[in-house]
Amino acid sequence: MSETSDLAILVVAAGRGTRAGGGLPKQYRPVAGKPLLTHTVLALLQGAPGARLLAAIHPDDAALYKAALGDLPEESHARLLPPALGGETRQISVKNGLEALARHGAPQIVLIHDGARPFPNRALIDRAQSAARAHGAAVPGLALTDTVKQIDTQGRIVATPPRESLRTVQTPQAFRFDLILAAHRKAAEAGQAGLTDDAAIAEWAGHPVYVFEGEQTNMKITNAQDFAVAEAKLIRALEDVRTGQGYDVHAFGPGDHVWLGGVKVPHDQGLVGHSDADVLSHAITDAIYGALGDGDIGSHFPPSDPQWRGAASSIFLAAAVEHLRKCGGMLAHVDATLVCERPKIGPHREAIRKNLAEIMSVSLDRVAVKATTSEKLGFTGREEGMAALAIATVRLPL
Ligand SMILES: Nc1ccn([C@@H]2O[C@H](COP(=O)(O)OP(=O)(O)OP(=O)(O)O)[C@@H](O)[C@H]2O)c(=O)n1
Ligand SMILES: C[C@](O)(CO)[C@H](O)COP(=O)(O)O
Repeated sequence: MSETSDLAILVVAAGRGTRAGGGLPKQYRPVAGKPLLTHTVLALLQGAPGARLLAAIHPDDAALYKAALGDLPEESHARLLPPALGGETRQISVKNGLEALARHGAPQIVLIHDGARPFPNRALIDRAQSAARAHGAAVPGLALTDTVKQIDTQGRIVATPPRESLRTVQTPQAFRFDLILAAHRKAAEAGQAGLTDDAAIAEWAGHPVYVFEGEQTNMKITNAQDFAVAEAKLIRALEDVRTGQGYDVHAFGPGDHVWLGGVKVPHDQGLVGHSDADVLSHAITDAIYGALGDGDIGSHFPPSDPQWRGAASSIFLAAAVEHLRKCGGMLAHVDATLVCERPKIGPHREAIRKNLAEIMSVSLDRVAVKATTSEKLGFTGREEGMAALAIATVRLPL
């Protein structure tokens, strides 16, 4: 397929994800280290070079949307139109998105895609475009492989419809832009609500809609268990597993607390350093840069630079993780050990783990924090300072 500048993609992402649960709307929940919506948008931009993309989002989600798409490569930003506000139903969100696209200069063809479907591939997108150009309205569909039953409200089977002519349909649903915009406007004016896909709107408006071949892999994340399947699929694509190690030491000096993993731990001394001397965060930051083969904390944040004087080390750690993500990678695990006689780490361990997980935007089970004394031997044994060791395991695209 050639460059597709007469093509626009509308991503509907204004739902609340009630069936998926989990607090955050499902399109913003992290999957393999990135929000679900980021995966969807990247796949669409890669699959349709040159196409513009507009998302319909919920009014409450502006900050989540910005965070999800703020760090895309420069080239992608030029193709992203400002988001439109969605509505109460998917149907309204699509209509609002189409109206916004019309204001930005109507394309010939529009592909309407669920933000909750992160795996549209290039072949599917090509088939969608071709079918829309040939027929005006077309959707991807799959033949059923299970026998289908119709049931009553008690769950009793009332019919076994022949499955040969049935299809389950997916997105991207592909249309001539003027056709689908007019159909949506007509449905809205007629008060025709409750249609769950855009094929149904076009059908209702009297247009023939065709089905082209969908993809088994093009799943929609609907329920909580779908996240595990999507995560496994995305992680399989990240096959280059690397480990990095980090080690750091800071001397004790006057003070009444130490910072460990971004948590303020009361102590009868402080740690001395150019920044906040958070020895644990420094070791983990070094481990991540080590796994990337990309220098260390000192080369990214030179101690000679006055802006890092007294800085919170969570800044360095978050930046290392962000750097990893920009390389297309994800943090699989961090295992760290603190070496000190005092302060006792046990009472603070869970708070430290939780805070590190938050700084690194990973789940708690991906962070281990351990502690040991050095049996009163050496500089840690004499309580002259603290040491921290860390190992980071990262996954990168091949
Ligand atoms: N008012 C709505 C409802 C849904 N969608 C979008 O339409 C797609 C498919 O909808 P669905 O999977 O049903 O998402 P939700 O409505 O968020 O899920 P639920 O029904 O479980 O709340 C999703 O990308 C969703 O964000 C939308 O833009 N506006
Ligand atoms: C548009 C769709 O994904 C096609 O299968 C589907 O109809 C969306 O349905 P939902 O109930 O809004 O998830």
